[in-house]
Order: sequence, then structure tokens, then C-alpha cells
Amino acid sequence: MSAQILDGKATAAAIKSELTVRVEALKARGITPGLGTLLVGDDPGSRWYVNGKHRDCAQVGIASIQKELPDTATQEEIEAVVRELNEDPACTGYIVQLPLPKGIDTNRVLELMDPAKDADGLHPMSLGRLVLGVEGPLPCTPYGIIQLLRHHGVEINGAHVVVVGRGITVGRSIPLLLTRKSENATVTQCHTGTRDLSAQLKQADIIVAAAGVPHIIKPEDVKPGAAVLDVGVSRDENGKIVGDVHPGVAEVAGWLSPNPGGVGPMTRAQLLVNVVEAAERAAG
Ligand SMILES: Nc1nc2c(c(=O)[nH]1)N[C@@H](CN(C=O)c1ccc(C(=O)N[C@@H](CCC(=O)O)C(=O)O)cc1)CN2
Repeated sequence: MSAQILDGKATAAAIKSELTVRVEALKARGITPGLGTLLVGDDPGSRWYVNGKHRDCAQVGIASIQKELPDTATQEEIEAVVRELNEDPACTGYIVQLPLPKGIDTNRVLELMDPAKDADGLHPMSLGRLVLGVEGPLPCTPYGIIQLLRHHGVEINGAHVVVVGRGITVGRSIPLLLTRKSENATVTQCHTGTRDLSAQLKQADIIVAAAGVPHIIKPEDVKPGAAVLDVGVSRDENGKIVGDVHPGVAEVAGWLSPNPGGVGPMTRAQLLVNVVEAAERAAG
């Protein structure tokens, strides 16, 4: 294996250790940041992610508020819990774990959230702020990826980044972050309608693979030395994670994020950053 590892676990640990100091400073002012989560249904993956978020909170001193509804919950029942979290002074930031069950209007739920408590950076107001270049919470996985690249010294400025996927949590928003002046990358966004994905990938200095299609990124499509971020999470018949990146890419890439252990821990670390920043903003 020639690629160097983009170590999400170690980078997230460093971010969490810095956050502990900021949480202590808030507590010294009488403010305890609190993360709320709303989990609807009993998808084991979603439950694992939500539990992980609360374990992280305990590590850095953030309080936890856990709300759950069965997968039979109606739109109105979900919206009622969102209103509760909006009103709860102990909850300084919260997330609605996605995906929501079929038949639920996700956009309506997200729009109902108090934008000042949006810990995911997925509220329309937060995404609008990102488009306008106004400060606000940043989407967790996209910003986690940027932090991971920065931490390892991978040059983003001037890089050609090919993003594969256009989902709400990653693909749709990461080009907005990467093309800011502070990152200064050139981005090509690919998706299921892209005619020749292989030709696009071959041009990339950095590949963000967020298609959710196992091994869609093949070694022969990667420019030698490129940085490859494996965001996709599919499961094999034994429940083991299968990423979007073929294992053979490790022989060609210059940098590779493991999966698990790469982008996932960074998503969780960025969520904590957003909760602490929301508490800091609320405290003035
Ligand atoms: N409201 C949101 N919902 C979802 C988001 C999101 O950012 N906000 N993203 C994904 C799931 N996700 C966060 O919720 C998430 C995914 C993966 C990980 C993680 O730490 N993964 C571990 C491996 C976990 C395993 O073994 O299954 C890793 O990569 O090392 C954390 C959070 C969809 N929903």
C-alpha cells in the first residue's frame, strides 16, 4: 500500500481535545452546551450514529438530550418534538437524524428547526448563509472532510476536486465550501447523470466519493498521488462497511481516508464544534 492515511480518528480526537477547553470556558460562565438528537424509527445504523454522538458529547462535557419516536410516527408527531427542542433552553443545538422514514416530508421538518440551534448545518437558512458567505454552522461531513485534508497538509488551494454524489448531507454542499476563497478549489460535481465518470475522475487531484455505490472508484480511474476521501457507507451480507472506494486505490492514491476511521469520526467531531459554536453565539 502506497497511500498515506487520512486518519479521521486521530484528527477528531485532536479537535475534541480543543473543544473540551472551550466547553470548560462556557461552563465557567454558567452555560452548559447541550446537544439534542431526534431519532425516528429503529434503523440500527442510525441508532449507532446517534449513540456515538452522545458518547462524544460525554467526552467533551456537552450535555445530551435524546428524543426518540417509533417509525410509525406521523409528520405532526415529529414536528411536535422539533418544536419542543426549539423551546428547550438546555438544548443549545440539535439534529434530526436522517434519513427519516418514508412518507415524511424531511424538508418541512428541517425548515421548522430554529436555525440558531441547527447543529448539522442543514437548515435552509444555514445553507443559504453558506451560499452568501455569511458566518453560520457548516455541514458536518463536508467541513469534516476539509479539516481532515488541512490537518494532513493536503493542498486544497488550486486543486481540482471531483465530487461524486449529490445527496443532502455531503455532495450537494461540499462544492459550496470548497469553492470559497478560503479553500479556493475548482470543483466538478458528478452524479448518476454523468456521461463518463472515469474521464472526470482521472482529472482529479482530490476525489470525494459520496455516491453510496460500493467500489465505484476504481484504481484505474485515480490519478497517481491523488487524495481520495471515501464517504460512502454500504453494508455487505455480514453487516461490514463497504465504501465507495475499491481497496486497490490504496496502491495508486497519495492519500486515502480509511472507511471506517476516516470521514465518519470527522462528521461527529464537526457536530460537536457546531454545538459549542451555537452555545458561544447564544452567550454573545
Ligand atoms: N442529521 C444527519 N443525519 C445523517 C448524517 C448527518 O451528518 N446528519 N450523516 C450520515 C450518518 N452520520 C451522521 O449522522 C454518521 C456516519 C458515520 C459515522 C461514523 O463515525 N462512522 C464510523 C463507522 C461506524 C460503523 O462501524 O458503522 C467510521 O466511519 O469510522 C458517524 C456519523 C447519515 N445521516
